[in-house]
Amino acid sequence: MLMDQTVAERAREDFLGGRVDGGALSAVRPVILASWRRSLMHGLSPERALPRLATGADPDGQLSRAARPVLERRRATLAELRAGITLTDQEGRLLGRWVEDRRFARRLDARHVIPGSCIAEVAVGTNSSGVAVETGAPTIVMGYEHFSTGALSMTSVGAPIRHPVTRRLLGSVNLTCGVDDTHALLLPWVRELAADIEQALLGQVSRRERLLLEAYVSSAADARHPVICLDETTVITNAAASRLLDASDQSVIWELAAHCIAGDGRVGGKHALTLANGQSVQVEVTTVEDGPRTLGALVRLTPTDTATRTRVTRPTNEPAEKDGLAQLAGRGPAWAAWCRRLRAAVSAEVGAPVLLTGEPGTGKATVARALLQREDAPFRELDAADHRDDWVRALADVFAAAPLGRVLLRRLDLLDGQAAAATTRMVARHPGAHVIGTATGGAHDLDGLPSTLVDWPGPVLVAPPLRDRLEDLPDLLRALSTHLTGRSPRWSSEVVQTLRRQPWPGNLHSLVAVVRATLEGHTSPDVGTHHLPSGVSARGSRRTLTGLEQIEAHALTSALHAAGGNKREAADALGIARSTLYRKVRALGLDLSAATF
Ligand SMILES: Nc1ncnc2c1ncn2[C@@H]1O[C@H](COP(=O)(O)OP(=O)(O)OP(=O)(O)O)[C@@H](O)[C@H]1O
Repeated sequence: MLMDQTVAERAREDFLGGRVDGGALSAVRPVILASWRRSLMHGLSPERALPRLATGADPDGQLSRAARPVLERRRATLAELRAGITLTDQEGRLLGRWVEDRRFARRLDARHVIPGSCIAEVAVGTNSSGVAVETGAPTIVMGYEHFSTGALSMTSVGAPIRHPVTRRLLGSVNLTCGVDDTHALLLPWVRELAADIEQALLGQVSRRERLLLEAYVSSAADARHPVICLDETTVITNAAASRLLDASDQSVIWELAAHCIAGDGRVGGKHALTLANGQSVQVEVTTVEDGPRTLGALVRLTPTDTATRTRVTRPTNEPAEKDGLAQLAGRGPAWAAWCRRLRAAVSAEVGAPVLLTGEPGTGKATVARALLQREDAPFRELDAADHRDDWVRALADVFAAAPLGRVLLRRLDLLDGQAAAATTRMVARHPGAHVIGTATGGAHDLDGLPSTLVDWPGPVLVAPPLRDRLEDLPDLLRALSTHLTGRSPRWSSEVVQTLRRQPWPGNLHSLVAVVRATLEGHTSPDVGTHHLPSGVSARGSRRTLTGLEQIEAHALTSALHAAGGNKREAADALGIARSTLYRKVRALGLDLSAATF
């Protein structure tokens, strides 16, 4: 397992010289080679890859409190080992460092391996902590297997630490020593250290988590049947359930369970549900109680192909539609209602031009294309953003075509009063044409309809904003990942929960930006909160807003959006002082720095 350092040095040189495989590289373990590739994709250079200062670490949190006594007990062994131990959170931020040998402490200082710095793979490239967090497996990284030139004389050995109840990744514990002190037994020693810390964490879990765990353990005796025990924040599944469910199923199941607990559904009764993978299951919900208090729910799933859908079924798009809406991502009730309204408007008044309005990025053009797309003949698309100076002529060209066919007129809100009036007249003069227009409405437009387009000669439909269809997030994440990268990694339920708490002022434009930033250089099959852009993960960890606060937050983000991010203009539009706007943004915990206006 320990790699010959001469071969490792040659392999590293070959890799950094641009070689992708073969030669000395064949001797490199796949886990190290994959991490080298990720390090390059993070844009790191071996000479400059150094731990950097990180913000937001919690050195007194649950993980540090559990680990401290475990590590204190190892002080004597550490003194003999001439080594240092580091504890990181799941984002690679150093929560603590234990080192007895002064000279070795100075070596770590020189490498900036100090509490408060970040030793994640994105910061320093291949090291034991980065690999343990990325792969979820204990790893030894020896000398030339490191990416950073400054770490070549070190060996690092790391093991991931998971929450003992939910098995969620919390961070890593690592031992660092000089290459000459490397020993094959270091890996089992560090693994045991991680197990001891997990055991100490178990002593800290809340009564609520413990009771959920007990309910789960006593019911999951037969591991063949999928069992899931959950409350709003904790999800415990057995292997059979985690194979069957994805993040979107977990939130649907929690909604169903909460529904039963609230008394709107039968507790103990059976409900039918169709999972994201198309599998039908029968769901049996029982409550987990603590005296008179209901803590959560225990859910047993029985796969069946003949389950009759009863009260709660996953909302689906209407089947076998001729238009392309069913191919678009979205399964929640708001999306289904939006599709129904679109179909009714497009088919009830054949030929009547439909105008889709709403906030930016609500998918207006995308649904319009799906409705206009036919295999036999392409539709014509004209975007006002591309014809700032010659819109009326371009429009006349489109309407002069014979046969006219179907037309998408995009971003009509960009037209001035005259051009908009010419457009509504042109559309009204061609009643047989199948025209769909889109216009992005500002916060002050009535029903999202820009004032220049009030004469539109047909139905006007307002697209739902993303915050009203958050149940579609897992579906959208899957669709956008595939579309943007050709791959579809598994987005963890924590990520989905974090994303649910974002303000999404640019709706799907903002979501596309987040997916793109998250998946850039991402190769792991899973996406966790530590992979999200830092602005998003920080904002997602804020407290949940009350109903009134949500309305306030929405008014603020909408006004900022309408003002293109200009805070003075947004404050004027809301009739409040700029200082009040800043105060409210702070009080509501809105981080608008990374928002797309
Ligand atoms: N249902 C969907 N599934 C997957 N991706 C979608 C879906 N709807 C929209 N998108 C993506 O979201 C982004 C924004 O969509 P679109 O351009 O259709 O919004 P829009 O409302 O027309 O925007 P604007 O207000 O700027 O004109 C695009 O990248 C699009 O591909």
